[in-house]
Amino acid sequence: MTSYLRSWLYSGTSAVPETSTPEVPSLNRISPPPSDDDGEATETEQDKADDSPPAFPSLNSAQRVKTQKNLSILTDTQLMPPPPFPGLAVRTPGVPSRAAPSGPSSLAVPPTTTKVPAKPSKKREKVALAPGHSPLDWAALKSSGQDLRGVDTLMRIPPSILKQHNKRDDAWSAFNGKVYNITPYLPFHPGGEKELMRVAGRDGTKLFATTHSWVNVDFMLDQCLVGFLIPEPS
Ligand code: HEM
Repeated sequence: MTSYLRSWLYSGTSAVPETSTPEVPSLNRISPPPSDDDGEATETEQDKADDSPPAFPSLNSAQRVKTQKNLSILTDTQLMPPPPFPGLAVRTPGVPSRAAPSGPSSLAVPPTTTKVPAKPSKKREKVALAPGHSPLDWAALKSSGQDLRGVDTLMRIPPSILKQHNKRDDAWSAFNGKVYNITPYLPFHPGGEKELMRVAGRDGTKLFATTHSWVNVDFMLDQCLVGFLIPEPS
């Protein structure tokens, strides 16, 4: 078989003597030129074991060689932006910058924005009413017929008497000339007991008006009426 191939390949080539062993082209030679790596077999095995994506650009590409030549690690100084204009860097809030020229073309922050912002105002927490103390529950209690006044008859009440009813379990307050027993309403007040207790034992008309003038106190506390505020007798 080999001799047949030889005679077929070299037939008509008189330069090659019959006796000399002609060079048989190996598979390696007629295959595409091998890569610079060690061997094809090893590379195939590595490919099978390694699931990482192929390198791009390929390892021996001209593009990669070119990039690597120019590649250098940037220092912090190179990475950081240039320092700001000194006039802006040293400025103090509320004080216009002296280094930067003041005028329409200036790069300085306008004085209106250099003011120190005011502290955020304290926001009042929403009061969580205990279960069974909603406005509807209050309406139900009012119409239940239960005694919410704590007195037998309506009275004329001077400020000195009103003053004596300033405890949590005995709190009276005057609104628009009428004196109410606010004790039963305390746990129902949407603004909280603490706020309502501020007017216990005194005339709360002013504070009530500044807080929620839209609330109809006469209707809300009609069942708690104990009397009418009169001037202190001399
Ligand atoms: C006995 C008299 C009072 C009655 C009947 C009453 C009634 C009410 C009612 C119905 C509301 C709800 C208003 C709404 O949602 O629009 C409310 C809210 C409030 N009340 Fe009164 N109030 C009284 C006295 C006072 C007093 C003397 C203060 C003291 C500052 C006060 C402080 C507040 C506050 C801060 C709220 C707002 C609650 C919130 O929105 O979370 N109330 N009150």
